[in-house]
Amino acid sequence: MPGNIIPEVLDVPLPSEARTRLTKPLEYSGLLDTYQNSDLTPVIGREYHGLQVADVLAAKNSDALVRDIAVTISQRGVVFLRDQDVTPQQMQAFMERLTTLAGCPESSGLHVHPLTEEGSELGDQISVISSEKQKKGGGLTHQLSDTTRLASAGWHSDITFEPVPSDYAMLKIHTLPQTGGDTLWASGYEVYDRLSPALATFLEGLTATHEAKFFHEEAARLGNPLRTTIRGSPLNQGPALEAVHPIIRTNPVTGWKSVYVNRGFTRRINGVTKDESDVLLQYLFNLVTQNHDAQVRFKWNKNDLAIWDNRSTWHTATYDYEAARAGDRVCSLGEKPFLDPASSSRRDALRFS
Ligand SMILES: O=C(O)CCC(=O)C(=O)O
Ligand SMILES: [Fe+2]
Repeated sequence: MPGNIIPEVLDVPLPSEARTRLTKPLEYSGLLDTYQNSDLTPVIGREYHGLQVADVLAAKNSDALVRDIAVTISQRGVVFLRDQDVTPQQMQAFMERLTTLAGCPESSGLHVHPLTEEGSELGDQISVISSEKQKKGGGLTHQLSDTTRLASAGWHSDITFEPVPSDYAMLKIHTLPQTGGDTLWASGYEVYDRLSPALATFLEGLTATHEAKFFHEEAARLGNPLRTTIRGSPLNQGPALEAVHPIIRTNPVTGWKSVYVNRGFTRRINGVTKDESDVLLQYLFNLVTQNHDAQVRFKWNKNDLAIWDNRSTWHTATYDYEAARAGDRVCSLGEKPFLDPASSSRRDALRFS
C-alpha cells in the first residue's frame, strides 16, 4: 500500500520502515483459537473463557499469543477476561508486551496520566479508578462539573489530548457494587461504515483539535500538581494537554478506518467555521450514542478485566450506583494517529477477505 501518502496527509515525519509497517495489518497466528470464546455482538466485543493474563505472560509461546491477543482486540474493539488472578505489576508487564509486540517502531510504552500523583504507591503507570476519588473531582475522563445530566456525556477514547495517544488500555475492576457500574464500548469502525461515501471523503481531509485543560482544575481540586514532564513519550510533555489529530484514522493493526473524535476531549474541527464544526461534531457524537447496535455493554464481576483498542473504540462508565467501585487501569501509547487513504473500512475488508 502507498505508505508514502501518510506523512503528506498529516505532516508527520515517520521513519521509512514505520510507514510500511503502519499500513500492513499484523498477522494472526491462530494460537489464540485454542481458547474458548464468544462474540458479545456482531460488531464489537469478545469474551474469552479460561484465559488468564498471568498464564499468557508465563507461556512458552507467549509472544505469538500476545500478538494474537493484540490482533483480536484491534479487530473486535474490546476483549473481556473474567475472574483474573493478576497483580497491577503483571497488568503493567502485559501491557508493555502488548504495545511492543503489536506496536509500530515509534510506539512509546506506557502512559503516565496527568493526574497521577507523583510517588504514588503503585507507580506512575497505574491509574487507580475509584468512585471515591471521582466524587472529589478526580475523574480521568470527563468534566464532572459539566452541567449536563445526560449519561451519554461520558463517551470518550482515552487521552486523545496527547500528541501520541493510546493504542490499548486495560482495566480490572476489583471492588464493585451489587449492581450498576457497567461499562459500554462502541465501535469506531462501525460508525465509519455508517457515513455516506461523500461525508467520509469530506471528513478524511480534516483534522480536529483535542484538549483536556480541565485537568488543571481537577489537579488543583485534588491538591496534586499536574504531571507536565514526559507522560510516556517526549511528545506528550508540558501543560498544554492539546493535540491535533485526523478525524478519520487508520488502525495500523487491522488496516481499517475508524472515526477518531470523541465527546470527552474533541473541541473543534479545523478548517471549517465554528458553527459547521459544532454541527459536524454533534452528528458524529450522536452516531456513537444513538446506535446501540454499534455498542456493547459489559456487566462486571469482581476481578474481571477488559482490554480495548483506544484508536477505534469509545467507552463510557455508568454512574448509577452508591457503593464503592474501584479498579486499576494501564494505558499504553501507540503511534501518532495517521490516515492511510488506501486503507479500507471494516465492512469492506471483511466482505472481500
Ligand atoms: O470506570 C469505568 O468503567 C471506565 C473508566 C475509564 O474510562 C477508563 O478506565 O479509561
Ligand atoms: Fe477511559
